[in-house]
Amino acid sequence: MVLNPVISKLAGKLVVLASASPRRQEILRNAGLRFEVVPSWFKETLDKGLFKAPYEYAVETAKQKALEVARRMPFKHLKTPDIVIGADTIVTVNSMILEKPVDKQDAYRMLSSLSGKEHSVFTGVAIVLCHEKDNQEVDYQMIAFYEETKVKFADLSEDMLWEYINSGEPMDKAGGYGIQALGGMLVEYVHGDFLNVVGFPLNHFCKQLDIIYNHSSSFAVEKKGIMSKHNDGEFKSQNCENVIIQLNRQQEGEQSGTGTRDSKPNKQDLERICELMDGFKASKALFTASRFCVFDLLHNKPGLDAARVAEEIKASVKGTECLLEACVSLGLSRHKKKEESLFENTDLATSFLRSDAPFSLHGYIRHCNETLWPLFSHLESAVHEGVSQHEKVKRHKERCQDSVCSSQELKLRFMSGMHSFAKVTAAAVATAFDLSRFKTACDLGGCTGAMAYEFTKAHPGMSVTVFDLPAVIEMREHFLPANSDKKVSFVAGDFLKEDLPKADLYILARVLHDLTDEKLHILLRKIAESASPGCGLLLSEIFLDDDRGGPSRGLLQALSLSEGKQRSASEYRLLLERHGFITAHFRHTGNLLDAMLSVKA
Ligand SMILES: Cc1cn([C@@H]2O[C@H](COP(=O)(O)OP(=O)(O)OP(=O)(O)O)[C@@H](O)[C@H]2O)c(=O)[nH]c1=O
Repeated sequence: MVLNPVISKLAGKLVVLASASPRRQEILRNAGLRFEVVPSWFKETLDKGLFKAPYEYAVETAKQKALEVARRMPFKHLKTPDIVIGADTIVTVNSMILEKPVDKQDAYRMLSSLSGKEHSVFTGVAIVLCHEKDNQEVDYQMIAFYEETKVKFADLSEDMLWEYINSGEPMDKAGGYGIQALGGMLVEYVHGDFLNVVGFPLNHFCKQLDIIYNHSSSFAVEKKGIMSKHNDGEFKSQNCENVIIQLNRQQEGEQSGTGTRDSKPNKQDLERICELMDGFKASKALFTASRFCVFDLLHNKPGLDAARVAEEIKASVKGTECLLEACVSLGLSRHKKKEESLFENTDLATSFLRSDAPFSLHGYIRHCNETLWPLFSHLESAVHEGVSQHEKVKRHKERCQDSVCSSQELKLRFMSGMHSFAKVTAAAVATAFDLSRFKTACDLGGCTGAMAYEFTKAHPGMSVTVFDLPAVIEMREHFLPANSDKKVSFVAGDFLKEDLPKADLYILARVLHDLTDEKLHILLRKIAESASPGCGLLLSEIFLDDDRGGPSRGLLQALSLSEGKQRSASEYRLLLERHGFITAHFRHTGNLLDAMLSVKA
């Protein structure tokens, strides 16, 4: 006997679970479902930057997993399933998507980012209904949805973290934990469906089956009818609000108002284009609110109305009101509950936009506004001439500004941008690999030392020397107090001209992409001369895909046309090999920078 009558509707059908997860198999088996397991070969490599929200990434991955199996089976297994079920579970914290850790350090990075915090677990589920036609072609119909569960972790001590990691449990689980086993001990509370955390939202799944088989007259599950035109398996629409996705374009148009391809523009396509057209407006609204320190103000005095904010930031009430409302629409501010005219920060602003937040991007946002924005406003000239517009922008500023910033101020501003970016990325880079065998490191162009401090924190046996230009080293105390960690020291010098400090590991974070080929080779040659065999070189950059198709963050960065260029991991690997460094590991960290570890042969 099965409790849920919809599960019994599947009796006699060839149901396939496109998942290798033993937890998913167990959950569905316990529910009385009979199915075959055909793990998906789809690689979980979709560009996360392309998705507006994390759940969209999970839903799309689930769709691709299920679809890959649905398409493969008729050829490789010589049978067509009736239903293929795919799923993907992710953990999200601080706007980062955590999947399965690749090694212990990765698990450490994930679990320490969850310690003491509430996070969300999303499972995206895709159900593909396959209809074999008389001519043996197959029509596919897709239903996709997601479920969110909130989980709060207790504060985890280092000992606890490592004991848990060494148990081996984290390795095949999203976010690096299994709530159903030892990981349950780390959890303070769960809001929502527990099984969703374990890997499959059974209740929501049954509700969807109920809609498909019992309630939806419009939802054709027969072979004939609405699916007849669609045998390409190409799924255009994606409504992630737990809704059925219909593949029939005509019906899609009639039901959701999105229109057919020929008669009206597709809604999703239109939204995407608008997003691109308006992207600069959103950026500038963020920059302006940050420049006026609106997020600091709303953090210190939550619940101000537009007039009070205007008074505090010395701006017009009308302008401030427009800015605050735009910030609300962008998810940076919100209206206070039941008091529509009062504003407060969202969690996103609290985490990243306050100037004193541990992961504040305030300094980097100022750098974007004051340095990158003017460069991008000359993009036509940059593309036309193929050179950086720095000089043009500088001259323009000198002509237009009443007060020209001192070079000291400009340097401080630049350092503040680099410092804030490094603080957000440092932990991910520092924990990307097991670096325990390196006792001394040298962070070349390490600026304020933000990265170096994170390395000594993550690797207690390591000391780091930050090597940067004298002017930078002189000003570093504006950011981090001297002697805040005795294992970090600073040496002033020019890495293109002077001898480099001896170290077991050289760190190059966001340095190479900015150098001309000539300078890059000078630097790599100097590192190779200083490094003994077995020494490491940790490179951290945005690595382009091999086909240079993404990620767009890297390709957009290239548009500022500095002296350097953006490269793929393979291109960097070859460059390093020329200087005797053999690449051992490469990681997409899930943060703003990726990492590659090479070793001197
Ligand atoms: C948070 C959490 C996750 N998991 C497991 O994490 C994997 C996620 O990875 P996935 O990519 O969604 O699936 P997979 O295991 O690679 O399988 P596949 O469907 O073949 O991609 C799944 O296993 C889940 O159970 C647990 O067992 N317990 C938990 O508390």
